[in-house]
Amino acid sequence: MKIGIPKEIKNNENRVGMTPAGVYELVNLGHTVYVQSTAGEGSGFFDDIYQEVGAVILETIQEVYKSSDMIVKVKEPIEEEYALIQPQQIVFTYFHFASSEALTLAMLKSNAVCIAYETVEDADGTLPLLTPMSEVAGRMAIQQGAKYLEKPIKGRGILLGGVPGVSPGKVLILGAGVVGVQAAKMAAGLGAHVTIMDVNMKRLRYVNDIMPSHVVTEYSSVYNIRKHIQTHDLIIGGVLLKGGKAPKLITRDMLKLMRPGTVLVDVAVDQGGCIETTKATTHEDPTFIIDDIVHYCVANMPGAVPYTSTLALTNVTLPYVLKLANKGWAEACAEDTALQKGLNIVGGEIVYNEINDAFDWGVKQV
Ligand SMILES: NC(=O)C1=CN([C@@H]2O[C@H](COP(=O)(O)OP(=O)(O)OC[C@H]3O[C@@H](n4cnc5c(N)ncnc54)[C@H](O)[C@@H]3O)[C@@H](O)[C@H]2O)C=CC1
Ligand SMILES: CC(=O)C(=O)O
Ligand SMILES: [Mg+2]
Repeated sequence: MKIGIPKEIKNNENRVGMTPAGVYELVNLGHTVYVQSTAGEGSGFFDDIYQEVGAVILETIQEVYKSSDMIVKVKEPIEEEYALIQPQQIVFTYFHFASSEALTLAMLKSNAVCIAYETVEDADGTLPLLTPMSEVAGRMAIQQGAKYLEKPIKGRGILLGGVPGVSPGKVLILGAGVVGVQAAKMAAGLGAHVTIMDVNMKRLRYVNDIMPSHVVTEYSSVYNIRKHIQTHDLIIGGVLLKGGKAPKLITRDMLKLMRPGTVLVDVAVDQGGCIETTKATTHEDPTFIIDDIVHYCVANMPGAVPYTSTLALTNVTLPYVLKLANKGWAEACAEDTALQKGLNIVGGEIVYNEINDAFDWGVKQV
């Protein structure tokens, strides 16, 4: 198979869809790998390293899309890329369709086979291709949140860990999944007081067992959320309804319950966000303020730490890339139920229900 690795063009997206280690394996199996010139540079993988393991370097993104049966990348295609996608081409990447009607319509029109990293799902319900990036984003959420709590950048002026004689800051985490647990771990490590909420009692029991006593669990009800947002300094949104639009747990009117300078980090922004006032931001301009509340809503947080993120991502994607390359998408998905769940749009049809639900199109269920 001919496999193409384009350079990411989203704002400050420095990850790349395949490392030289992946190219090495594919080329040894007889596949051809096209890598766009400088695609790996942001992650420390230069063209000559790819060439040494047998990649063909192409100068332009147009050549990569045109030459390949399968595109392996990181972020969802952005508008400039829509027209580059070829009919029947496999596109293996994060899509987050539920947050973008424009992307969904463009991919329906493309007639491509869109396999979304974020909905590949193991038998136990976990999401193996989302997990590593959620680990990165969960940890980063505290790093970023701690920074934006500083007064000169309009935060409350709180040091999360406190100091001897002064109480630590308080962190509220919505969702006790991968993002939530990683964020709780980092916040607890800094000495902050942490409240973590979920509707899944099994998760809350697990968190209660593994976390120190300054991390407390609470059931995620509207009443409890309204109560806690009044006293917490940093609020992290990490909820997910697989493949669907995130539920709005903090509505616009609730901002006035918070103290000025409270920081919201809505990690779930890529699925539309769990805060009503969320709108996607970029690493270049990551925050905005509404009603004195600082919002950080960067949809590609791991893109800022590509040396870590590219390796963490490609460690888990490569086995699936190899399957797709060796067998083609239809046979690979028929044999592997986890990968089958990644199928979102195939040949102009949505094949993942939650995408239909997200847009309220009222069309057929799959
Ligand atoms: N902005 C970024 O750069 C990144 C964003 N993400 C996003 O972060 C979000 C979370 O991802 P994961 O932690 O991997 O998902 P996960 O599936 O591990 O955890 C989500 C948790 O939300 C809980 N939940 C659902 N409804 C809830 C409610 N009403 N109240 C409280 N909890 C509720 C679920 O029970 C689950 O435990 C996803 O949207 C993911 O795409 C992940 C990585 C990077
Ligand atoms: C999961 C996701 O949105 C990211 O890694 O950018
Ligand atoms: Mg996105």
